[in-house]
Amino acid sequence: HPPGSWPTWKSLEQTTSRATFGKRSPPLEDNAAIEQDSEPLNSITVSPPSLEDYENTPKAAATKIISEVPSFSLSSNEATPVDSPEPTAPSFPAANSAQRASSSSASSFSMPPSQRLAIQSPASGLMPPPPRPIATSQSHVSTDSAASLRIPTSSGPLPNRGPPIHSQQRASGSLMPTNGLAISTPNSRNKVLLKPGHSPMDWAALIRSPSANLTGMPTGTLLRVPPSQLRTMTGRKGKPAWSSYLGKVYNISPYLPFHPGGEAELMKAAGRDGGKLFMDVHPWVNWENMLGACLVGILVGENEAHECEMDEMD
Ligand code: HEM
Repeated sequence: HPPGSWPTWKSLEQTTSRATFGKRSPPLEDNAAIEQDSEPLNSITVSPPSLEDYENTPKAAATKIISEVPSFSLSSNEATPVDSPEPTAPSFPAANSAQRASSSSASSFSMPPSQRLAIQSPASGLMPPPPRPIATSQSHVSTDSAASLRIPTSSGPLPNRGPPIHSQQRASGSLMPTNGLAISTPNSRNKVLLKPGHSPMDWAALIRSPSANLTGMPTGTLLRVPPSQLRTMTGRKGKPAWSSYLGKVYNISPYLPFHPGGEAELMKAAGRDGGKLFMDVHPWVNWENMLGACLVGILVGENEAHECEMDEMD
């Protein structure tokens, strides 16, 4: 084609044919190169390679056998490559650490060639990620940092988790698992099942009620109670049950069906001083708060026994 003119369709077709048969074709702009090709473009014949061609094709052959892959012996104590001249003593950084991989002296010390290649790849320029921790049953609690976050479950109850260890609530079963063990285990503190409407909450509501008369006496009346009188208030033979505590006398009759330890236990304190029994069982219980509304008087000597108005003593 003359310079500056478009190639004809036929020349383009020929050029494409030449490219199809494996020879690099000159760029289309290089029209001179195409025209200077002495071989007639239309006469190219292509025949499939014969068997002889295949046999004459030179075969690739290994010219050098690389035998640098380290070998290990499981039967001996040697953990280093057999042909490694380096000593086996441990060194820092560790053989598979990222520090060693990033250093130029990583060379060949006890690291398999495949691993060496992967770590030293210059493509990323990044350090390889640290090895994943091996998940074992104890690995999550074996480190000091993990131990600082661990919930102490073996050395006692958790703080602020429910009532005290000896509390009636803890022994009531409502917070205990309802498995056979919890049910069959006897309550070591002899807690009883209270009747409906006689829970501690019901008692708390009752003592706050202004209309409730829990002393069994006219409102505002306090008595001087001699020991002889206290002894007669046993809760039997139509008499109320009184008990003294720290010099004060209480009518414990209304509390009997509310007592978590049962009426029988509470009745042991009837007609006498209940301080020692009380403190032996549950010193954490606040008697005065719970039975304040049941106060009937003060315990006095036998010679001082007479009924009087006690308003001025409050
Ligand atoms: C008269 C005043 C008393 C009051 C206000 C009182 C109050 C209580 C309270 C609130 C509980 C539940 C304790 C808890 O949940 O931790 C309880 C339980 C109990 N009480 Fe009393 N009590 C009194 C006297 C007595 C006496 C004199 C005895 C024994 C002779 C006794 C024996 C028990 C027993 C065995 C339990 C069950 C175990 C327990 O839950 O701690 N109580 N009492």
